[in-house]
Amino acid sequence: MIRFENVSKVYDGQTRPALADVTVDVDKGEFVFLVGQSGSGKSTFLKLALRELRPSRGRVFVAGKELNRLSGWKVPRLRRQIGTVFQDFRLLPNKTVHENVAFALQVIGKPKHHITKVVPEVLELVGLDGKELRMPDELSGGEQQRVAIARAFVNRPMILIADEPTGNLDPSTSVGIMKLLDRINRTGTTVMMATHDSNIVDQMRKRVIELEGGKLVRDQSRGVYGYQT
Ligand SMILES: Nc1ncnc2c1ncn2[C@@H]1O[C@H](COP(=O)(O)OP(=O)(O)OP(=O)(O)O)[C@@H](O)[C@H]1O
Repeated sequence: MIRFENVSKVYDGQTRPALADVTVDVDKGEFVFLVGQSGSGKSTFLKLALRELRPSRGRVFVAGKELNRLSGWKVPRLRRQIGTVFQDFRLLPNKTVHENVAFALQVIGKPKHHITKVVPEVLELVGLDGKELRMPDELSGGEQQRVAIARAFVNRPMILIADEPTGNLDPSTSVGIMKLLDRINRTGTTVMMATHDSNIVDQMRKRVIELEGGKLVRDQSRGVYGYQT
């Protein structure tokens, strides 16, 4: 589903690569944690998978397509297959919960009757039924992240990319968010999540890929956050 072949990324004006000769293969339906210290290359990795960046060397494949050879007009179609969730939620502050999720479908031209049907379904899935008409600032951080997850998932993407989704949440709220991501993963969606949250990684026992200075230094199934001695 996501395949990196000897991928390196050197940002303009830099000499040290942010990602150095990374090869990794993530299958459909996997749940993968991407760990590593700040600056190790996690966000660079995720941006390459979204084709927000191009590799300096190597090839990136997502859903069978080599991203460097994908024509520009096909990029929106690719991104529709990938839901994204971030640490800072990124909700539209002047829209209600329902409108935030509905908007994701409006911009890709889904008909109104479809939107009216699926938005309540996904809000129920994430545990927000009854809060459809709230504004984002009337929600807790955990609830705002649930809206962001609903918005990312409403189009049933093949892949969900989450960059530090629990970074702004307290531990018990984070557990709820992880249960939700696990549930989404069990519908067949491939989940790739960058995180610094060692408790969560240790509890979930999923595949762990670790980066250090841009290099892939560990790829462990049912792994933990740090090296086991
Ligand atoms: N636009 C950019 N221009 C130049 N260098 C960059 C740019 N973005 C990131 N870098 C550098 O690339 C390296 C990897 O950064 P990246 O953001 O991928 O790390 P990260 O693991 O996601 O860090 P964090 O956990 O803090 O989010 C760092 O050395 C960073 O300074």
